Amino acid sequence: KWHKLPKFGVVIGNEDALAKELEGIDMWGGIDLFKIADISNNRPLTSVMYTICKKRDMFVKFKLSPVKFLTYMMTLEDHYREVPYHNSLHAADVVQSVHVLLSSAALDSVFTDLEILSALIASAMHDVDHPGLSNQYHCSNSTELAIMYNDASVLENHHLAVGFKLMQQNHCDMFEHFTQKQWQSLRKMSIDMVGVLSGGLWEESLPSGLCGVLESPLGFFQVLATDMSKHMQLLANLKTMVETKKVAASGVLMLDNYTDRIQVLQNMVHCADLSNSAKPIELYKKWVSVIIDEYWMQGDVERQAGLEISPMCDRHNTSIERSQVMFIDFVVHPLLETWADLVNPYAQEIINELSDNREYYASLI
Ligand SMILES: COc1ccc(C2=NN(C3CCN(C(=O)CN4C(=O)CCC4=O)CC3)C(=O)[C@@H]3CC=CC[C@H]23)cc1OC
Ligand SMILES: [Mg+2]
Ligand SMILES: [Zn+2]
Repeated sequence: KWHKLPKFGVVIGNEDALAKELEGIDMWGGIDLFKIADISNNRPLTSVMYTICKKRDMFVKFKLSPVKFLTYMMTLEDHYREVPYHNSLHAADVVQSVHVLLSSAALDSVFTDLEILSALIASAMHDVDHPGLSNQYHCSNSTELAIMYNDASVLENHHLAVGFKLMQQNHCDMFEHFTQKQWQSLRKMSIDMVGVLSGGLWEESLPSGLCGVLESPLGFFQVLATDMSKHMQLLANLKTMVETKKVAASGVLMLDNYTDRIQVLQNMVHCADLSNSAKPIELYKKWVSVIIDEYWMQGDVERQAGLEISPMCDRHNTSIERSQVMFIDFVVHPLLETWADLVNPYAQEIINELSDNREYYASLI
């Protein structure tokens, strides 16, 4: 079957160009997903996921049919919407970032192949069918999705439901050879990883009245500190793990129960989801411009409907630079710094990149 498949899983005109762009796939910020989207006929998620799973020998290890894998990945990619930020480019970015974080020396042979595959699959599906409107928007307006999921991690529940539903489509049952135990384990770990992701971490719990307060440093801090329950809970768990971490003589982490193992995986995917500001500045600036596009579109919808405009969503009243500096100071840096402590010293480069990027935006304020 292999000889019939294109090298990167997607049929394109210029495989050499894609090969060149994918050379840095094992390095943090090593690939430019915006370029890969162009070269891969707008299949960044399929080509990145296929390349990583092939490198990690997942097809042999789990007897996955490459054809069914690719059929599923292209179907999943087709179900990402053409919104500015939460499209398949972002999903590919999170998949590749998780792939690099998993390769940290401190995690060498810590996770099983099934845990690694689950983290990659969870990352691939973690924002599928994202409407470009936040949890807070859905809850404030009791949208169809908010009613469906009773205001609880509305988007994340939807991403998981769509991601797993698509596996039941024709020729998408790539886990056909899984034992019941393997299937249940992959499903539980994926649900646990996506379920706590950022969108469900703070927004649904941000009382809309405090939105404006978010823009002021103290107000922002108070609201984030008090109301960012899940995000803060995840971060608190990570800090506890750092304080109590057991490291083998070889320097690798020792995680001997599901709770600890899934907490590291949850934080890993969460770090990847928040990692834009820790990537090379040219990539970071592109992510900033598309997230702002998405937020301003949401703000336009809210203004049109006479609703409270969400933080950073008012195109007539927001400081992009200030928002980035505050987001880094209050959310991203605390998380990545704690992650760096956990896998110390193997994430120092990420912290350095984040600090440089923070100074870049701070200098523009
Ligand atoms: C590249 O740049 C960004 C990329 C993603 C996000 C996300 N943001 N969010 C929440 C929005 C509301 N939140 C705020 O704190 C609003 N805020 C600031 O961030 C600074 C001042 C202020 O009022 C919490 C994060 C998400 O929920 C997105 C979905 C998941 C992960 C991060 C995403 C934010 C970015 O730049 C600010
Ligand atoms: Mg999300
Ligand atoms: Zn995401």
